[in-house]
Amino acid sequence: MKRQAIVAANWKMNGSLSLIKEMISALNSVKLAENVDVVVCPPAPFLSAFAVCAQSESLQANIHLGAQNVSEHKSGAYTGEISTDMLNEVSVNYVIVGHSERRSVYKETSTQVAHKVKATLNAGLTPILCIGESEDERTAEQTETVLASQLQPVIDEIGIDKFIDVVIAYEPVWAIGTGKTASPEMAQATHLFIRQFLANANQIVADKVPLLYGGSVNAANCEELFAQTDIDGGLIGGASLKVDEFKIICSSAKGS
Ligand SMILES: O=C(CO)COP(=O)(O)O
Repeated sequence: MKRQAIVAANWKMNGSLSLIKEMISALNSVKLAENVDVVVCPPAPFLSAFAVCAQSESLQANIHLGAQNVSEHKSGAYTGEISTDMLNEVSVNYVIVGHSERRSVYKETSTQVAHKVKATLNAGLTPILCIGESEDERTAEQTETVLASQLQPVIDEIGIDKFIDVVIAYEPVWAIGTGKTASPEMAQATHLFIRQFLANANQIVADKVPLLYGGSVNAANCEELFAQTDIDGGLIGGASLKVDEFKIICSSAKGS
């Protein structure tokens, strides 16, 4: 089954205009395998600058721009929020939705995340839906229950058929920014669970959805992780701020 491979950079609240420029010129020389897309998700104030610079540098076509969050509302009195229309205006193609930091720090619920996924799809943007369990939940053998409880509200909201346009990022919370990566075997087993969970509702969709792994991915561990059958790329935090390291990670991805 051919699936799109994706390497996405989540800069979180880091980076600068100068890093945008540096990253674009570095990525323009990276050799990507066939069927691999790269997505850079800088903080919102830099989206427009990325789009302008990408155009003036003729950035290769399979490198895209992503946002880290979006409002579930169309427009109106929502101070501080950013709409899907605004993202479309600045050439954004992807939106990270439901990152664990949004869920834990900003108390986004799975229902709200489902609304955001719907708004994103309705605007013709691709959501990168993040799911993942905490360390306590893994220890209590609750991983599968937690992942199912994060996926089901989205399936209920948009319908399983629309998942064909969704990217899922599995990010175990205990592996984020800790240097503690899930072993390739553990990550593969969890990705397989996610794919089977989707397959229970629609096999064709399950075969097609790119499943990214996130959590302390770096230049040293990416190859082994990306070699797993059900891992179709990664969502990279800290290592995506280091231009040379991110280039290595991008060139390690293989389209399946
Ligand atoms: O949260 C992440 C990406 O969204 C992962 O962050 P790190 O790669 O820094 O662990």
